Amino acid sequence: MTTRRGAVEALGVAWRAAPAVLAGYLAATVLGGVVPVLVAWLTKLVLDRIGPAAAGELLVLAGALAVSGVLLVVVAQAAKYLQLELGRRIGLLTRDRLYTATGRLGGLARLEDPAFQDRLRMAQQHSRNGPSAVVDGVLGAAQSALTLLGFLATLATLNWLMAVVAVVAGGPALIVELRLSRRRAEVMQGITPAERREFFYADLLTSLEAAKEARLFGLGPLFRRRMLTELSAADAERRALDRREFAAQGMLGVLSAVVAGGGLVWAIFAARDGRLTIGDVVVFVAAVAGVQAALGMIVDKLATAHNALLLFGHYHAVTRAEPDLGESAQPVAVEPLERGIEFRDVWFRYSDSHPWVLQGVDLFIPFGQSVALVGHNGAGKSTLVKLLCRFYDPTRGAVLWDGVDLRDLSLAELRRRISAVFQDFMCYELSARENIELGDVDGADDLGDDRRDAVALAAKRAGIHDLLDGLPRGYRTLLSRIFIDEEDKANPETGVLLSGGQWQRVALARAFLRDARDLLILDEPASGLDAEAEHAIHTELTAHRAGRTSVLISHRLGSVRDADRIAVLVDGRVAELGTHHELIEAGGTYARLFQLQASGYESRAGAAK
Ligand SMILES: Nc1ncnc2c1ncn2[C@@H]1O[C@H](COP(=O)(O)OP(=O)(O)OP(=O)(O)O)[C@@H](O)[C@H]1O
Repeated sequence: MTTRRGAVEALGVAWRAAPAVLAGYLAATVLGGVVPVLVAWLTKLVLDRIGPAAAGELLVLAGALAVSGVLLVVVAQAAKYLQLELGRRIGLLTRDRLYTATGRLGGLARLEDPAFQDRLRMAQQHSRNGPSAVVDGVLGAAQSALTLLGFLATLATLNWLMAVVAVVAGGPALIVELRLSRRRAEVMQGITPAERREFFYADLLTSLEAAKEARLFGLGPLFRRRMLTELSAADAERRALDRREFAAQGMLGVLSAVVAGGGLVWAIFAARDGRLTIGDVVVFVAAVAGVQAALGMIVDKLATAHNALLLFGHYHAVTRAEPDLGESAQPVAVEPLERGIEFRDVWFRYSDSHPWVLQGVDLFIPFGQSVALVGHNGAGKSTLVKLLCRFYDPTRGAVLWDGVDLRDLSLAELRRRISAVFQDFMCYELSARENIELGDVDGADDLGDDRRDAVALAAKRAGIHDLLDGLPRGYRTLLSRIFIDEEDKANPETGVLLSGGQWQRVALARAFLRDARDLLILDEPASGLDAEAEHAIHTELTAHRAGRTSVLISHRLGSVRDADRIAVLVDGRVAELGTHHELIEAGGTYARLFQLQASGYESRAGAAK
């Protein structure tokens, strides 16, 4: 993005965010640029006419001076308020656009890319003040330019050479400041990874999730040292930049002091020789100071705007990022599943630099049947499920929904037809009801009480209803001790923490709430449940499975034996496929793993006798 295009876009954002506020800010800026020159001239006129002028004329001039002075203050305050208001409105618009854009990324690949994460962080930090700073910079520079022109004209009438010197002295400042601003943007970008690591360690030091291991393993000092190392590395970069700025700006300051001093000496001698009046000297001094201040302001504002623009480029890049999953120009409507889902020679790796995870998977998941995926850790089971939800596209081959490539289907519609409990399911720090209702929001902005029965039913099926109902506020109880909501303000103790298995049941209830869908995916849905609970959940799943298509991943082979088909993944391929009995008879990997688990239970049972 070029600087000019960036500036136009940033100003466009400001205009769309708050046209009236921007117009008001513009008017205040113009007035703020003209009034100081007016004040200087009125001061000169008053001083020059103190002796000769009639009282009436003097009164008018003094009155005009007083009004201008008041105007100056009022305009400055109004501009300040409008600037802040504009910033707030821009913040709202850019945040909305930024998160709409990240929501448009249908897959996961971008969010796993560290470079994109860095860019996203910069965009989050600078999306709000980027356009504001550009507007402030451009308007501030325009305002100072008006003041500059006024004072330059004033200076030129008194001493044209002084006007030229003052302008020429400002040139280097502009170049130096623009260079510094580019460097500043580079430094900020360069330290982003270090800042991310710093926040990561800082988070580990204070987050509840990390607290147990951090305390027991004594990780606090290690994390703190690492956080400080990252901070020191970033600070070293910032320090070097500050020093550079200090040296450059110091030299520029000396240059303008020399110009102003020289001008003052000339004005004093010109007044002594009678070539200038006292009013002339006053306006000359004000003009020199005004020209220098305006030049300094222009340089400063342009540099700020330039820097903000460079950083605003990240917001631009994120909001314009190409979707990580290509979507067909005319996506096919996703019809209810009738025949089944097919993996056809699917090859997949997470990126070109990663090894192959899937190497030619052929698998059919027939409509209305349950298919279990088993295999060693890292065999690619969850990856297969992620391809099914189209979080990634196969590197080679295709996944077909009733014969149609997922890539040709509407992504949103496809997802609406799937329910899932992921291995790394979410624990939302929201109320119990919301935790379940999130499974079926269907575009709703707010979650209401009207689906209370459906939520309770889903919770019953997941075996968590009695617990949630018995909480201090029932389903309205916050499942968090970190946030307190309006109702909990008086009593922060009402939030509760659930156990791992209880959270897993809540996640199951969430999936059950939307399980009138075509496909139910359960990736280790019962890993945290006790044996009795697991049995109950599997009985429940089997009862509700009739006519539904489901994919189940589990390491506990006892819980997949009822599946209509069991697929064993080995080395990125389906090595075995069949019913429990067929696979046991075949005597392959599944049979071996099953025997291993069964004999483990038997030997434990034997030892217990
Ligand atoms: N986002 C990712 N980026 C890069 N590699 C990944 C990513 N997710 C998984 N992998 C790799 O892909 C391989 C398969 O992972 P996957 O999670 O599909 O295995 P799994 O069979 O579900 O294992 P488990 O039984 O342990 O859950 C692993 O080697 C893993 O390191």
